[in-house]
Amino acid sequence: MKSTIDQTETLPVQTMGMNTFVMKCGGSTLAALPDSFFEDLKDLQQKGVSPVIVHGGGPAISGNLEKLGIETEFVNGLRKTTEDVLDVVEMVLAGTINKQIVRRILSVGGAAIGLSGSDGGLIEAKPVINHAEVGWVGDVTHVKSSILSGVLDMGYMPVVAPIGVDESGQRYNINADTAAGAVASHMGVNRMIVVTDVPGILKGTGSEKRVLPTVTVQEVEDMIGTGEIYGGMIPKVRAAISCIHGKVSEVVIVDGSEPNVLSRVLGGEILGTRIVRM
Ligand SMILES: Nc1ncnc2c1ncn2[C@@H]1O[C@H](COP(=O)(O)OP(=O)(O)O)[C@@H](O)[C@H]1O
Ligand SMILES: CC(=O)N[C@@H](CCC(=O)OP(=O)(O)O)C(=O)O
Repeated sequence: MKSTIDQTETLPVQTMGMNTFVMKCGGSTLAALPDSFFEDLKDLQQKGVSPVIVHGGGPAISGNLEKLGIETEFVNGLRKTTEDVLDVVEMVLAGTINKQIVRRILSVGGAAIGLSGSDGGLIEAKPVINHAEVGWVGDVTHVKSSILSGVLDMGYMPVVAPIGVDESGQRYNINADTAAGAVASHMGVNRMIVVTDVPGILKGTGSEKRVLPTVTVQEVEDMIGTGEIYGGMIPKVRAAISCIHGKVSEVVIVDGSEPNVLSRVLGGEILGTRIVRM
């Protein structure tokens, strides 16, 4: 039987204008983002730049699970997701956090529409290979980028919660970095900006610690191998690596508390870490 999910999507990958970029915003930094961050987004929108936002919310999910007495555990950076956990993940990501971001954009005069990745079958997913171990965690198989370009055409920035769905209607918990990388690849944007709680990829120890301004895919792989990149940075760089093999030419990892960080990166300032092909 033909999938109902891909009936409306004929183009596998779109190529967006240079003015469209994907921004992934991590749960590590969301609560601390100042109004000026959202004003920067609004200013970009009013200048004709089109941000597509994909957000996380890991700490808020963990906090809610704890309140409910549901145990949570991560396997290689992915949350073990039972049906009970999935209920909380969807409620927090597609409900609380998604709507908070939309309201913060609206409150500074921007225009945003919140979407769960399951709305309209936007993010199509399948179980990850170690499904037996981690439960309902998804890998992205397709993104209906026409939904996102439709929202942009209406003059709104899409704000996407990383929930996936398959043709049977099963929901999936998708790591937000993975979801953002897949959105960037399928939309064919030039650039993805990953906003987090560190100033970029750090190398060295103690007072020798410094931000790497540019790293190649090979250098990132080496740093994972040596353990210099670990924990929550691993899905970020893995998502970066997989999307810069397509149309995306660079992924920039920056600190959300840096003033006007988005417009400065888009303006060409050397800020954070740029992951480039070679
Ligand atoms: N080489 C590295 N440079 C910077 N941060 C790193 C590095 N390796 C691991 N990290 C960790 O990655 C974290 C960011 O990932 P995470 O906490 O998942 O953020 P987010 O919620 O924004 O996705 C940092 O706070 C830091 O602890
Ligand atoms: C499968 C998986 O681990 N999903 C993540 C989704 C949220 C996320 O990725 O949020 P951050 O960007 O804040 O880390 C989770 O359940 O925490």
